[in-house]
Amino acid sequence: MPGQLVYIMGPSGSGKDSLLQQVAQRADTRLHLMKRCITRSAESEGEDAFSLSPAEFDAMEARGEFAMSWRANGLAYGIPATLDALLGQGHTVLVNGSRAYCEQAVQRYPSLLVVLVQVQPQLLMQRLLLRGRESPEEIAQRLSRNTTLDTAFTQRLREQGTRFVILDNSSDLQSAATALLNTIESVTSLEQP
Ligand SMILES: Nc1ncnc2c1ncn2[C@@H]1O[C@H](COP(=O)(O)OP(=O)(O)OP(=O)(O)O)[C@@H](O)[C@H]1O
Ligand SMILES: O=P(O)(O)OC[C@H]1O[C@H](OP(=O)(O)O)[C@H](O)[C@@H]1O
Repeated sequence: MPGQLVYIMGPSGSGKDSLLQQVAQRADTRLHLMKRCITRSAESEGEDAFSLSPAEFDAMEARGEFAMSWRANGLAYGIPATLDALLGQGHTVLVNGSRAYCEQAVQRYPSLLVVLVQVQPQLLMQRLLLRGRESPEEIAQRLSRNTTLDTAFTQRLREQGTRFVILDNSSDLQSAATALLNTIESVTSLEQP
C-alpha cells in the first residue's frame, strides 16, 4: 500500500491519545488520525471514539468492518476498515493501538511504523488519577497489565526488521508531540521515490 501506517502503543496513561491529538492538529491533510470504535460509554472522558454496545461491536466485526480489532481492559476496540482505503490513497494514518495486538498488526501491515510511548512508571498512576476516566480499582488493573504483558516482543520486532521507535513522554506534551511528528516525517520522507 502506498500510505504509511503509524501504530502508537504504550501503557495506559503514557499519553498516546494526547500525543495523537496534538500531532493531528499540527499536521497536514495527508495525515489522518483513525477514530476508534470502542465499547465504552460515549460520556467517558477523553478520546473521541465511536461508542458501541458489545452486540453492535460483534456484529460489525462479523461483517468484516474492522481492519484491526482486539479486546483489553474489559473493552473491545476496532479500527474501521476505511484504514485500508486511506492507506491505498497514500495517506499517513495514525492508530492508537494495543501492545498485546502489535504482532498481529505487524503481520497484517509489515511496513508499519511502531511507536512505543513510555513515561517514568511513577507518573502513570498520577496521570491516570488526574484524568479521572477510570476508578482507582480499574486504574490498578490497567497498570497491572504492564507487568503481565510480554515485553520481549519489542526485541522480536527489532529482530524481524519492523520499524520501531521509543518515544519518551515523561516531560512536556509539546516536546513529545514534536518528536513524534519528526519521527513520522523522517519515515515518510524515506518512502518518497
Ligand atoms: N506530557 C504530559 N504531561 C502531563 N500530562 C500528560 C502528558 N501527556 C498526557 N498527559 C495526561 O495524562 C493523562 C493520560 O493521557 P492519555 O489519555 O493521552 O493516555 P493514553 O496513553 O491514551 O491512555 P489510555 O491508554 O489509558 O487511553 C491525560 O489526562 C493527559 O492529559
Ligand atoms: O495494554 P495494551 O494492550 O497496550 O492496550 C490495551 C488498550 O488500552 C488502551 O486503550 P484505552 O486506554 O481503553 O483507551 C490502548 O489504546 C489499547 O487499545
